[in-house]
Amino acid sequence: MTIEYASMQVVRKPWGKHDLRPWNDTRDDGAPVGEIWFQRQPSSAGEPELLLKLLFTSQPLSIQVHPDDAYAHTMGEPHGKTEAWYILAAEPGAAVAVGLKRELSPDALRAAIEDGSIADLVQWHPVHAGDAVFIPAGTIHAVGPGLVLAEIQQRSDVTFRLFDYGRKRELHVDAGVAVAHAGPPGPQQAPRALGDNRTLLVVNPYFVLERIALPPNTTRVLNASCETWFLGLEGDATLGANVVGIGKAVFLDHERCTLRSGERGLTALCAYLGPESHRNLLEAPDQTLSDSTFPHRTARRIGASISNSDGTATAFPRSKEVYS
Ligand SMILES: O=P(O)(O)OC[C@H]1O[C@](O)(CO)[C@@H](O)[C@@H]1O
Repeated sequence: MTIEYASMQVVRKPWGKHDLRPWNDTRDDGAPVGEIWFQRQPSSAGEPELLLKLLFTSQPLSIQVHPDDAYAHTMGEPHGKTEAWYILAAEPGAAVAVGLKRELSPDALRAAIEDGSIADLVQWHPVHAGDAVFIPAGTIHAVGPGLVLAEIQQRSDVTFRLFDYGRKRELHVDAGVAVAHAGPPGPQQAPRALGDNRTLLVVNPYFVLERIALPPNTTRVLNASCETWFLGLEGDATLGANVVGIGKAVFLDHERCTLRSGERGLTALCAYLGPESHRNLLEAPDQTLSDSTFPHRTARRIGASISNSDGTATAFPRSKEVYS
């Protein structure tokens, strides 16, 4: 049984931003921050299968594609990279690209990469806060400027860049052409209400992504029967002994604990292993839970320390930094 605050790893990117507020208060050191990776505490055993990130864009990401499991295995990688995005903030006109406008042969795709026309061949779609976008491995995609999004993905850092808008980073054309389904994408999944507090956003063999919305001062029981990531978006809540506010994430595994929203209610994302949504993810409070599972009376806000489920405090780790 595991419940712990996620630590945060800062990843600097040329397309990132300097001011990440209100999602994160990482200080600007001159190089823009593109991503915040939520990780298990360094002392924790085991690496989760899913990776939760925040992305901050001031320029477009590369036009890119990710391998599926089969191709990843040929590279000695354990997982492919199917991913989904949830838009947290979008400047007017901000857009993401999913798939191509028309089917291209491998040779035509290669030619479009070489002459840059791929930038006009991808299908750009305007997005707004609250939209979810599913990107199965093999889909050519990109993220435009002016966005903050949460990404849940198979744990992989393999990106084949096809086009990078003149930036000097490495491209991976051969591998990208080999794994790309170079054509129009499949249909996106429509959000579906699962009772009063849950909306199913994306479901696939690898992960399920849900939005959870609780009115103020509402108590539920969260049944995290497998690896589960919980990310605060608006308002706040206590989850077990942990206070979850905007941009803060908790990792759970085989854990059943109390979720209680604060005075402003709570909107959160919850992502867990696929292939299907869990019917009993959120339940009405169970009277058999002891008082110690209602720690909202004593829980503290995340700041310089982490409140552990046993009530002790641990110094909050400094963010690790990566440049790529
Ligand atoms: O190669 P770029 O442009 O830095 O983009 C890589 C990023 O794009 C994403 O795949 C999102 O599409 C991230 O998971 C990844 O870190």
